[in-house]
Amino acid sequence: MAKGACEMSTSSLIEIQKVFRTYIDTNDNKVEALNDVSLFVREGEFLSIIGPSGCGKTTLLRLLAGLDSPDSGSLAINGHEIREPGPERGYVFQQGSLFPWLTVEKNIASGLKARGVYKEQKTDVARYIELIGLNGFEKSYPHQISGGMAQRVAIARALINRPSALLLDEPMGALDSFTRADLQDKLLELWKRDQTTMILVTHDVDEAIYLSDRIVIMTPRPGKISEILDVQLPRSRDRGSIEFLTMRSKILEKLHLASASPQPEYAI
Ligand SMILES: Nc1ncnc2c1ncn2[C@@H]1O[C@H](COP(=O)(O)OP(=O)(O)OP(=O)(O)O)[C@@H](O)[C@H]1O
Repeated sequence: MAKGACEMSTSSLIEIQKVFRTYIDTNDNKVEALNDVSLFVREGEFLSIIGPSGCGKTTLLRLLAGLDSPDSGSLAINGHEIREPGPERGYVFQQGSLFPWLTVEKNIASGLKARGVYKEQKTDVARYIELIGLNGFEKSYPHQISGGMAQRVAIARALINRPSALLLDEPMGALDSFTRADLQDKLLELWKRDQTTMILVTHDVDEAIYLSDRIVIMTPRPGKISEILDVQLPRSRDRGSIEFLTMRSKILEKLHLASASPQPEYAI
């Protein structure tokens, strides 16, 4: 087991214990997407998961979202086993998760409607539009806004339900570097404001260092946690500082060792 993977703590929000998940691929071969994965996520922490393609990052996030079940082992949030999606966990995908037929404000309101609390909480919609800086775009449709704006809407739609944890599967993966940096700052602002526990899957080493309290490094075949790093740099972080660059090289070296792929997979 990876060092620090399973430090029991009274402040753990999420407890993942000895999780295994195997798929059968199209050639009838077994794919061990997750093999004996254990991880405790602290309440209010910002945790990133990074690792080569196929190491099980999305599989783990889908299990946490309750969209899939483990073959064995357990996942719990607030002491309750995760069996299905629930309002205490928000989920944001890489792109295209907005309803194209709904305006920005109706997309955000759909989070409340899904929980049946729209009537009581509809004033929150304007507040979240303000928080994500999209005033003036309330009546726009997803095809009329940029990719970065669309991801802000997806994040607001998840956060309006006040989840304990927000699960983010490469939400900035399709954005250009300026929009990405902008959204990273917005995400940090929302995290500091609400103290929502964030679990981010990313391929971007700088993004992981810039945002996270801890970085989980996974390795493939079988999908395992190989290491968990504490990011002890003070916030707000300077991407050009020696400490930042040293941490970046350390992670890139670990990822290089972890990756069997001859192609570079990581952005910096
Ligand atoms: N539904 C499925 N059926 C068969 N194999 C699957 C299925 N879902 C995932 N896998 C396999 O399980 C392994 C882990 O997949 P997963 O998508 O979790 O990895 P990942 O680390 O998120 O990869 P990437 O960074 O490329 O998104 C991969 O080998 C993948 O091909």
